[in-house]
Amino acid sequence: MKHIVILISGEGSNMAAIVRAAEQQRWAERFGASVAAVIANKPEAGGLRFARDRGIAAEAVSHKAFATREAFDAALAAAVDAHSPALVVLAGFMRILTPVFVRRYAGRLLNIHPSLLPAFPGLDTHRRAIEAGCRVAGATVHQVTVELDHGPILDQAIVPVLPGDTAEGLAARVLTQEHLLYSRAIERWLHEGAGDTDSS
Ligand SMILES: Nc1nc2c(c(=O)[nH]1)N[C@@H](CN(C=O)c1ccc(C(=O)N[C@@H](CCC(=O)O)C(=O)O)cc1)CN2
Ligand SMILES: NCC(=O)N[C@@H]1O[C@H](COP(=O)([O-])[O-])[C@@H](O)[C@H]1O
Repeated sequence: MKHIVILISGEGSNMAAIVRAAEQQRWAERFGASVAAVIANKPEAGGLRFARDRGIAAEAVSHKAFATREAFDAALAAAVDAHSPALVVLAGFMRILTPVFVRRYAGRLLNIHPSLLPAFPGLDTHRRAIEAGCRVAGATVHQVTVELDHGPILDQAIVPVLPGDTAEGLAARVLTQEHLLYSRAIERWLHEGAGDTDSS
């Protein structure tokens, strides 16, 4: 079975959409893949309860418990590796990862970013897009590289910016599309065989 490990920091709505897609689209039967674990850098992350309620391994590795970013990433990698991942999925994960971590999972580490990269890397993307006068916004699924929000793009979703849009309103509209985009991108990644390293 190809194990998918999902990293979150908060509510994990993208994680939940992926878990539902894996069930509804029969990823286990079609691709030999399943969501093996959900790991959060915040113990209070609401997504942990969602995962536990679905019988998915769920744990927190708090970044605040470590003196350095490198020490946190080493502990995070140990928690991830306990599930022998074929794919590591960042879903609302809000920590910049060190080169050692990124290189460990190179080619099997994905992220969803709430803008149309390369526009607006980093944080606060919707406010920036509105302030820039953008007519469209959206989300990007990309491979994670050492350089932040810069890796090869797998897929994107375009969302109109409406007159009078607030950052919160635009974020909600984009998030709805993220849920469809991420599951579609992961399914294509699995179908194209990039997850062929059997991790059973
Ligand atoms: N090395 C990489 N790490 C991460 C990437 C990446 O492409 N390369 N993607 C991000 C996800 N992300 C945007 O999509 C992102 C997440 C977090 C931050 C950030 O500035 N984090 C701060 C803390 C912010 C907070 O806790 O609220 C930090 O880490 O100091 C920017 C972009 C995931 N990691
Ligand atoms: N830079 C990373 C980033 O901003 N990720 C964003 O966090 C939001 C909450 O996700 P969630 O509901 O899946 O937790 C999502 O919009 C996601 O794109």
